[in-house]
Amino acid sequence: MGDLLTIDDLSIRHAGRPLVSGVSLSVTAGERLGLIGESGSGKSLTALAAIGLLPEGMTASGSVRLAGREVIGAADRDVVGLRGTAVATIFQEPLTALDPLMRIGDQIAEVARRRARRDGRSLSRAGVAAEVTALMARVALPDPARLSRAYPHEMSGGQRQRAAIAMALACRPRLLIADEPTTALDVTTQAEVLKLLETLVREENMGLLFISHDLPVVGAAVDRVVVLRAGEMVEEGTVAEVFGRPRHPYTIGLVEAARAFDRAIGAAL
Ligand SMILES: Nc1ncnc2c1ncn2[C@@H]1O[C@H](COP(=O)(O)OP(=O)(O)OP(=O)(O)O)[C@@H](O)[C@H]1O
Repeated sequence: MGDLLTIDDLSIRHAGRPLVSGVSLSVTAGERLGLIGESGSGKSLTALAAIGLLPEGMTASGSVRLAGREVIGAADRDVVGLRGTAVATIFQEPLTALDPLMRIGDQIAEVARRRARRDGRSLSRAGVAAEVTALMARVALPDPARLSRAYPHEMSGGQRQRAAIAMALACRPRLLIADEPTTALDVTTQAEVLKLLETLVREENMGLLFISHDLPVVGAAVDRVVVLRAGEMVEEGTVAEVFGRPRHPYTIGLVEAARAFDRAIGAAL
């Protein structure tokens, strides 16, 4: 009841090759779910299937329900309306979401205007400006009046990711899908962006599907995790269960590798 996203027995194939097999998960309001696994394990494809944006030539079977609507087999025009309303996405590299030739404030304003139109709300020029300032403040971008006039290349990596998050929030989504959102950031900025996501999800009662190969990052960002290996689910549970008492040999290996890394860092400091 009330799932924002329900994936049931999802399989994805390309040129006869299975890439994802039998994945099932769900995200409800206020819930933060992590999807973890090594590179190539099918995390991003699962997320793309969730928003009906699989690459050309791939076929999906099973069921993906986004805001209660079936995505697999749906006409593109039916899914387009869900993207940017029911769900918004942020990616590892914020530059992919940002137009290099447009001031950041104008980009956030465009999303806010589009969302208002879809809701049938009329937004005056002053109303749009106020919403942009509020969104920039919400993601803790400093000096919104000045920074809203900046182009993406004039901002730091952390500021760009905050701007991309502000654009996602301008959609007023019920579900946020974040695919490796902190991987390109330095460790301090990474921690700040994770904290920001945690606060936003809690305060807006959004659902979060958080994708990462980095266990400590996932542990800090979510409540429950699903572990993928070679396109298959090998384990799921709360962070405490899966990281504290991993059962599958693959997860045991992942957790042990993360611990060994921590020990090496500790020894070096
Ligand atoms: N456009 C594509 N055409 C063919 N195969 C693809 C395509 N995109 C991904 N794959 C294959 O699908 C599998 C899953 O890829 P996916 O991008 O979901 O992995 P991932 O877990 O997100 O990895 P990473 O952490 O490196 O992003 C991989 O074997 C990959 O080679």
